[in-house]
Amino acid sequence: MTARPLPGAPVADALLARVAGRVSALPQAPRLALVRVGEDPASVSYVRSKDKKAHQVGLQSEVFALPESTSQTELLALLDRLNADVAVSGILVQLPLPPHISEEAVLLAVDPAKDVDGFHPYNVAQMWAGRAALNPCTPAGILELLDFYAVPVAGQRAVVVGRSEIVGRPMAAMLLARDATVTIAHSRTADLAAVTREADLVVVAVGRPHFLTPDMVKPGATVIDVGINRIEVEGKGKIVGDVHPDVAQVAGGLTPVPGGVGLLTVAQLMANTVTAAELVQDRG
Ligand SMILES: Nc1nc(=O)c2c([nH]1)NC[C@@H]1CN(c3ccc(C(=O)N[C@@H](CCC(=O)O)C(=O)O)cc3)C=[N+]21
Repeated sequence: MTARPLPGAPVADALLARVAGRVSALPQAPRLALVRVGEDPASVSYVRSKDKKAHQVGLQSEVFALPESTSQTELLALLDRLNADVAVSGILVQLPLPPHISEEAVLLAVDPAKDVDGFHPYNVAQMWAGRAALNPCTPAGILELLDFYAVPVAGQRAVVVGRSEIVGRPMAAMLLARDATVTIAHSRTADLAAVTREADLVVVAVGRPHFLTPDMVKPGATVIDVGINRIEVEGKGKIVGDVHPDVAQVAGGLTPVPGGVGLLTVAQLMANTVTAAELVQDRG
């Protein structure tokens, strides 16, 4: 058997087309503030692609590129200004931040109504309660993908491998909200392969190249690869996922890397920005 490929591009295109329609129904284009500190090459490239995509769907966006030497106080002052600016609908602070800045303090400082990453503790609590308006982009994008390809979620056994704050934990909360039976597995899970083999749906977000191997997958299961690992193969840089390519021989469906979940992360950020603007609009 070979797994059905589940590419992100058609899902992202459909989502972005809906976003563009919602943008044109608003009296004013929502504005997205993209904040990054320092020059980490991956962050520079991710923020650039978010900025580009925002403009493509008719959003306004602005990149605030702050030097590595920026103090936490200065960053918090910028966030205060963006929180107070009624023209700004969404604020994203690109992670990771330099070590002298507390991520916790920064995420707390973003107005929850403008928190398009869904990382503020208020939004995290709402998400676990099953009623968040702004959900973290990667897991929300994965649900879009599952719906697009008509992969069933309700009543299914889902195993999320990885317990990060930005993917694993929110993914588990959102699958639970969609009535899956959810297990969170991680580096301390005993007999991980036996756990993942129970799953109809496996989401892997551990950041280790080719971590999930065919013996860990139930035949026919859907496998979602969240990994973005930059490795060297024969002297050339390459991006590979957390899923071993041979999993395609066992799985029923498999997302590619690149070209899978990453595209949906960016598309969902645009959707969250419009949602934030609509919420303000509805409140009057
Ligand atoms: N506050 C915050 N919010 C984030 O959403 C956030 C973050 N910080 N820090 C880093 C991670 C990573 N991330 C990705 C965005 C786009 C692709 C993406 O476009 N991937 C493409 C291209 C591959 C590539 O060049 O990486 C693909 O998978 O095909 C991947 C990963 C957002 N993140």
